[in-house]
Amino acid sequence: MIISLIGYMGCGKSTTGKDLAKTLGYEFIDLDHYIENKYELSVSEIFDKFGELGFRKREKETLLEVLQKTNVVLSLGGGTPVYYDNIDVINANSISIFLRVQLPQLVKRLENKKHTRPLIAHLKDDELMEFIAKHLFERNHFYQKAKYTLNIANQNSSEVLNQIMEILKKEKI
Ligand SMILES: Nc1ncnc2c1ncn2[C@@H]1O[C@H](COP(=O)(O)OP(=O)(O)O)[C@@H](O)[C@H]1O
Ligand SMILES: O=C(O)C1=C[C@@H](OP(=O)(O)O)[C@@H](O)[C@H](O)C1
Ligand SMILES: [Mg+2]
Repeated sequence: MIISLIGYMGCGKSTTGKDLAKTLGYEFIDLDHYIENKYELSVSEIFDKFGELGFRKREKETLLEVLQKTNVVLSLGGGTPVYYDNIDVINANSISIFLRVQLPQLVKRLENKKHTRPLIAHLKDDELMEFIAKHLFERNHFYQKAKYTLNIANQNSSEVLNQIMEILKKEKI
């Protein structure tokens, strides 16, 4: 079984995924970290060297590779479900959960975490809100295809973890 976490940058996929894997005794895979190890380059370096399209191709190839595994919690990148037929492949091979965090919280969380994220690294803090609002509007359509959506207001990561465990009870996991 694979549990995949999807949602916008800053929604907590990497943080919550790690805790969830520990709780379930599953392997934890963060797709970005997996790509960085595989290609021996950071996500930012891949964007610089090969452009966004070069990153998306490597991301797709790596997604297909990790979806062959089992007993994994898979934290995806914010853009993974948005390209090619990735969302259909994700849904066919895992239980997908969309971590839905509201715009103001995303902006707050990303303000000091921009530098490792090439799509927003160049933005000034006062440009983040407008960029993310538009970007979310384009991407929500894909995120909403997840099997489950978890609405996160101010829950901390352990509260989010408990809510995911409630979802997984329905799946008998
Ligand atoms: N439930 C939460 N409440 C508050 N901050 C959180 C929560 N989950 C994650 N964060 C913080 O938000 C930032 C982005 O989290 P991260 O797990 O890297 O997101 P993603 O992988 O979805 O981009 C980090 O600084 C993390 O500590
Ligand atoms: O939203 C995106 O397109 C991206 C999100 C990042 O992952 P996080 O969502 O974990 O920040 C990373 O894959 C890359 O910078 C592109
Ligand atoms: Mg992440």
